[in-house]
Amino acid sequence: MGFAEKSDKILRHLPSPLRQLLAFLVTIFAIELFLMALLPRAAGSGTPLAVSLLDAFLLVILSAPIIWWSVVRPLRSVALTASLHTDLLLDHIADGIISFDGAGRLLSLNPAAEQLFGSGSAEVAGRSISDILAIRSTGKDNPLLTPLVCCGEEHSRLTCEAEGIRSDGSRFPAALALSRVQLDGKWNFIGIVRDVTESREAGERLRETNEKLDALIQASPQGIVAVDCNGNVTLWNRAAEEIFGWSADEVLGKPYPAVPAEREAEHRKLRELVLQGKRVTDVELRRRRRDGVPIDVSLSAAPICDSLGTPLGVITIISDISARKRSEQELVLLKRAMESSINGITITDATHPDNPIIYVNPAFERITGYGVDEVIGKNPRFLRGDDRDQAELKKLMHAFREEREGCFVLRNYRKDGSPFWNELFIAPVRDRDGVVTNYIGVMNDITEHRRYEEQLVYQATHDPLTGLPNRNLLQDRLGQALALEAFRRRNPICVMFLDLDNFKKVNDTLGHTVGDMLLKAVANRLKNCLRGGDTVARLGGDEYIIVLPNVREMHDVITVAKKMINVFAAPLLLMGNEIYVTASIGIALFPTDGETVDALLKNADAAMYHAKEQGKNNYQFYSAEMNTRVFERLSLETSLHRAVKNQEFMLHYQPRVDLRSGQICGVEALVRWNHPEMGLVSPAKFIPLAEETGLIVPMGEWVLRTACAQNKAWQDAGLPPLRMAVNLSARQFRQENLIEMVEEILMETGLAPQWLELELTESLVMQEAEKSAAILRDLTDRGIEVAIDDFGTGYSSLSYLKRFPIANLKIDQAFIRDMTRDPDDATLVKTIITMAHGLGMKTIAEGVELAEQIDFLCRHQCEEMQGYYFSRPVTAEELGRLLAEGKTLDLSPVHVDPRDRIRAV
Ligand SMILES: Nc1nc2c(ncn2[C@@H]2O[C@@H]3COP(=O)(O)O[C@H]4[C@@H](O)[C@H](n5cnc6c(=O)[nH]c(N)nc65)O[C@@H]4COP(=O)(O)O[C@H]3[C@H]2O)c(=O)[nH]1
Repeated sequence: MGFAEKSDKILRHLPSPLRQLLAFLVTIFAIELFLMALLPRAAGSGTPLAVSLLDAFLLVILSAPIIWWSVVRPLRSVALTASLHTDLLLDHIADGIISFDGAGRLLSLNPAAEQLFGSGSAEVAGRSISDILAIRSTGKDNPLLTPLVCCGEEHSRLTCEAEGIRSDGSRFPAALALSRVQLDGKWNFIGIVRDVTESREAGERLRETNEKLDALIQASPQGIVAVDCNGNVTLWNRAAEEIFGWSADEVLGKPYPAVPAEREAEHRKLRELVLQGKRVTDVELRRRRRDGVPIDVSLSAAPICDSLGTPLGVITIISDISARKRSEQELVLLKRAMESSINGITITDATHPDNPIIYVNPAFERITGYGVDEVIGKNPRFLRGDDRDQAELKKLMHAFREEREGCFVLRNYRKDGSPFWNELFIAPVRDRDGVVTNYIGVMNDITEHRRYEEQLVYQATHDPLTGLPNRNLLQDRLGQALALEAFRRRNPICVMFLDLDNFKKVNDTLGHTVGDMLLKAVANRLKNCLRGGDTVARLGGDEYIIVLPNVREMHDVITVAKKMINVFAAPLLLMGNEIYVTASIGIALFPTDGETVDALLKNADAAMYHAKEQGKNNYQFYSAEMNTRVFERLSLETSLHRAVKNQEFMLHYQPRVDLRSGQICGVEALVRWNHPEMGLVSPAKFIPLAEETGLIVPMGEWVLRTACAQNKAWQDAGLPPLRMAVNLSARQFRQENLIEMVEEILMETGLAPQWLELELTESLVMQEAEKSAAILRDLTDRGIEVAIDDFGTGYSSLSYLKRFPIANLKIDQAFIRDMTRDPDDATLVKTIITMAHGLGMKTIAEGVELAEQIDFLCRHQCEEMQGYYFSRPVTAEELGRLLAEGKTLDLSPVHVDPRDRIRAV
């Protein structure tokens, strides 16, 4: 045991207070000795130096254990404890710790290092550091190891990347921290080695993640911008470059450039809010581009914080919504436009089968009277009510079917039921695929417009004074009449030019007011005497034009002209004045007097002047021939009136012969007019005039009475009884009291009804067929026979013919005349005979003049004939003679097949 250990042992057993007292005393003693040894020499005292040295020696001997115990030992204890702790630490530390000397020889490895390298500390002690570590240079001349190994002063601590080499030769990436320490005057090295395989992989993953993130950020269609707490840009992706126009290089590290000056404060405030943790989502802000153009952006922002939550900056995602904003603004504008439009607008949903309304504007409500709520969901067809029969509706439907736009004028109805004219424009709206999704309808209430238009048209086409059509409308109507009637059917059209004879005098003497009143009164009178299709127009002044389209007979024209003249017969009472006016009328007829509007007006005007020349107050035709005819007709009419009064008529009788026996079986009464100057006038000339004037009624009654009386007279004279055929004209047939009149005459004359036959033309009975059938039934019910005259010239409905109680068909002489030459006529006659027989009727051939005609008729079993071949119409006396003589038709030359003759008999 050394001195130190022994001293330690002794002192360890002393009580602690004593040890402390002893240490105190030794210390005091040492101080004293020191002072004694040094002070005398310094002060020059007499204490010998030897004594002092002895004292000092004793002191050292005595104080040594004390100093050991109280100073060195505690210090040594601290060092040992530290060493112990270091060992423990090294044993348990997770990092590998290696030590090697200045020559690179390994000294020790802690357990973690042993595990890392797969070698025990003892195994590797003394081996080269390079056996377990390949240190990568961090500089150009391996600046790591060289200075450390050479113990230079440049580096005392270094960190570097290294590669660990395990005992099995495998390697792992390592991080190495080297420290240089001096032990026992020698430089040693302590290295902390960490296997960085995991952290390196984590780093790699992090790097990959960062790369992806960066790619994502750059590829984002939205601008991604980050700023630090001071507002300097730290991230600026490509979309941000496109949105704002600045490149990343221009803005990184600089303040965010896109904030307009007037919005800086707002921007700062927003950034602060975000830094305080507030999240900002889809805030719409105004920013500016690099070229100064303002843009609208939608922005979402969030703070960027470190792991401790300390804010480092703000990241924002930015979308350029300028286009959307513009669209929104456009939509607002469009909506505003639709709402302020004076036209009603509807939008319907074409994807729905019923195409219901999804929008109407206020104008729609105003025009129709329906509120939005009443129409949404309904198809707009409710506006047309039950009024479906509109040509434009069909066109609208067509447009819908073809999915195209179109404009239509429809009759629609408001909520209160009042109609309005709707000028409707529809347009389909298509989606990207071209499918119609909606229809837009723009309605325009053109009721007023139409009224105004009509008013305008009326004013442009009518005489403001009289309200009659003016020259424009006249020309239009006459032009239409010419085009439609004249060129299509070639029916005559009459144009009358009427001029007042004494209007100027009235105007000059009674003034313009009375003159105007006169013109109006004349207009009214003229209108009242015309039919619906006729036109009366005023050309100006006292000139009026009358147009009669579709004139059937000349008599109509004369009737109207006469009516016009008569219109002025009664005086006009105007402002207390009784005014007499007369008119002169000129008449032009299409096509004889002209084929154009101008020609007809011009010629009617000329005719009117002619009427003036003829002494006014009369009418004149443009053509001289027409005037002559009219004159003749007029005089004939006058004579006819007189003839009826003076009994100037007489009857001739034409016998009818039975073709089977050749005997006279009947007669037809044919009227003759024995005119005092003209002699015998043909019925073909005066019957139509008598019909037009109505004189046919008294004349026809005379004929019937005379014929019946004559027949009865023959019978009474003992002549063989005959059937008397009497012609009935249309007017007679339609006369109300026809049946009574016939009955009365039969009674009066005493003739049995079966000896009377009434002849009616085919066209006459076919008009108003039902009524005709009833009259015919009334007649036949009374035993009177009915024959159809001139059969084949008119249009017969066979079904009616079958139902009419007709006894005889008289085949028109036009067919008889040509039947032996014209095969068509022959066929017709044969057919008529066959048909009549089929219907249970007899046939009578009219106008038979030739033996061969008799031959033909007999061969085809026609029952009776009438014609010059046997006898012309003759007087009553002559016919009486024929009957008395028993004149018969010689049928001997007739070449009838004996079989037919047998059949006929
Ligand atoms: N060429 C030719 N003609 C022949 C022949 N046989 C007879 N006629 C004529 O043919 C006409 C036959 O009379 P209608 O068809 O009834 O046609 C009659 C009839 O429609 C009408 N008519 C005659 N008398 C009267 C009457 O008293 N009352 C009415 N309402 N009409 C009458 O006047 C028409 C003409 O009478 P009419 O001049 O007497 O002419 C008669 C007669 O003279 C012939 O072989 N050859």
